[in-house]
Amino acid sequence: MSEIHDGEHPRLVVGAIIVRDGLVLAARRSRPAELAGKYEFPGGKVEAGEQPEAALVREIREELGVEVGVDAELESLSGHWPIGPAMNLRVWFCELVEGEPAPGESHDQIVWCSLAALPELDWLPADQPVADALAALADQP
Ligand SMILES: Nc1nc2c([nH]c(=O)n2[C@H]2C[C@H](O)[C@@H](COP(=O)(O)OP(=O)(O)OP(=O)(O)O)O2)c(=O)[nH]1
Repeated sequence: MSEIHDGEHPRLVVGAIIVRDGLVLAARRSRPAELAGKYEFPGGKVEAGEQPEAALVREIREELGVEVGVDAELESLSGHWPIGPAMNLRVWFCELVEGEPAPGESHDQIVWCSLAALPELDWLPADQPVADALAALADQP
């Protein structure tokens, strides 16, 4: 699917910061081998012609088997969080609307983590600054 793509360049990847009871869901990737074992914000690539928020809802349904509502975006100063030359990441706060998240084929574990502890997880490189930004929110009154 993702080999044929006619949409945004660099390719846009969307991720969900799912918050419940003050804790954030982080998902540990099970594939591909070079990314396995690293934590990420669940989500995936936006398909051509798809709105980012709609892609996020779709990906979370596919990956975790739950429905989410998409709230505010956590923006970086440049408007996105760079993954590399070919991909950019954008992330949104999300709330669970229906279902209990469980790892599917893409992940082998999900954890609920306090904002302050997020930077200590073993993130994909692009996600570390996101985790740091979220932890900074914990310091605010
Ligand atoms: N989903 C997600 N991907 C991330 C994050 N951070 C990060 O660098 N990535 C990278 C990993 C992958 O190279 C790429 C997203 O690929 P993916 O495998 O999740 O996308 P997808 O579900 O649409 O899968 P596919 O159709 O390409 O198989 O972005 C993140 O927080 N969430």
